[in-house]
Amino acid sequence: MSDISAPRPREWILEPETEYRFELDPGTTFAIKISSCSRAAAEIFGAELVEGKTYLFTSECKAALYTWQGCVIEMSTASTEYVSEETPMSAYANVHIALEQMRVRALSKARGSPLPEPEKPDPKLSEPPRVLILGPENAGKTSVAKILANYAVRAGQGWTPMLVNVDPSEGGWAIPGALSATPVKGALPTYSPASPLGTASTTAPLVLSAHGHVPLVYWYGHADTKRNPLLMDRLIRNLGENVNDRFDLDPEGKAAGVIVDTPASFASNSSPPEHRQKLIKACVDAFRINVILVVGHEKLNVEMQRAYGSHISVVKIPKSGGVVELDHSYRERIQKYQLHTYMYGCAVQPPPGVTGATLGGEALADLVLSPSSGVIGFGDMSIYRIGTETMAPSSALPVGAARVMSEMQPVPVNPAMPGSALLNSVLANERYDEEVLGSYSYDTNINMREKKMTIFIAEPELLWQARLRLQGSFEYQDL
Ligand SMILES: Nc1ncnc2c1ncn2[C@@H]1O[C@H](COP(=O)(O)OP(=O)(O)OP(=O)(O)O)[C@@H](O)[C@H]1O
Repeated sequence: MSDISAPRPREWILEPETEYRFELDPGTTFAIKISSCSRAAAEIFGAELVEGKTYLFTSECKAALYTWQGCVIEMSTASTEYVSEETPMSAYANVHIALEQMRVRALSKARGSPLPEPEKPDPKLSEPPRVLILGPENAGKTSVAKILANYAVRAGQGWTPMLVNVDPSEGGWAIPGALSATPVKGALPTYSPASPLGTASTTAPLVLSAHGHVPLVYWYGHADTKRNPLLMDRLIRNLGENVNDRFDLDPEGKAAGVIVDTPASFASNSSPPEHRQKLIKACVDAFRINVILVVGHEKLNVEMQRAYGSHISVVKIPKSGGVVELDHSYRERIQKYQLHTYMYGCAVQPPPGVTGATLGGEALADLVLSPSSGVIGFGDMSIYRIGTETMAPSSALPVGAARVMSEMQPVPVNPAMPGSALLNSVLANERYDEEVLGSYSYDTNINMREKKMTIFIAEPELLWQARLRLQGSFEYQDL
């Protein structure tokens, strides 16, 4: 922040153990620089900020900069901002320390080294931490997941905890509708809700991106877990199998453990109890969960204690007063930003006078992408939907009635039929031999006369190569 013709940045002094919370309006960009700090730098959801570097935030980002030791920050103008002295960071740090002890013991055990013996040895304590984070809407679950993953990475032990996102409304490293997992090797930055877990190979080209993750992604296709709980269940279990297979080959990664971020519907009374209990059970089984963290919800904590307390540590942790209540229209805008970012990357104009700033640690020019497009004949690909559009869940059928079509059945979608709802539809593309993993496109034009449609896709090689495409319920039109 050094241009003399630009407005002077403001400077605030943050006392130790306080946090500066900020929210951005649509279309605004915000910059922060740590101008001086004591021993430990400031952090955003556990990711350290380096003194003297300028960080940008965009796309209606809402976040908090926390400091353990105190610091001075320079910043441009945010739409909403305040400093809070009341934060749950000490409680979160204590959780991190307990998980760290489990990691150290698990690694010693895997290497056959002697374990540091506690007074009462508990075999559960030498298991790697496999953590499920549950809580209602706007509890701060994703922020807690990021803090715990970032603290593990920062511990200096070379941990690469597996972070799993089974919240299909959020998008993780891909787009909304996806479930994903990746070993976290570097800090997960917060700069835009369009990339809530930082950059991935899909949001920036790996050759350019310094911190890109390479996630494993499955396509569920809807924002709401109630839409097809059976498919959710299957995908969670598939993701778990893949994670466990990887752990079999990587004992050090296994010792670092798993952190699973879940959607609010797992905790919400608006979901039928049997659905959410089944999906929680799917996570517990798939990721062999041994710690459940319940963020600020007494009733859910008691429910989890009763269901799992005998063999899993269930811990209630406080909700941060800084978590912002995100309404439906904000969530819809974020889903649009995510789809746009997936296709076009993130083009950001820094505030006046701000130079040399980075977005989540990446140079601004490296984050701009350009999708390919092509016209494809209806006969050159097959499009499916899983289950039907209007299907009630099996539990809602009359007693004794059997469903004619399974919620898991692929239903062919004929682009030539009116009502296929393919125009502007987001499609997942086959990647490896009928496996649909983390590649997405959308169609912008359907020519019924010539039986062709125009598809925009991030990975050009899959434009014609992918013979199979899956439709969900997301639509996208250029912003
Ligand atoms: N301490 C804080 N100060 C300011 N903003 C925060 C703080 N903690 C979280 N937020 C913001 O509040 C919003 C909601 O937080 P988060 O996504 O972690 O909650 P969640 O429980 O995962 O949400 P969901 O309802 O989607 O499951 C996010 O924009 C996040 O960046």
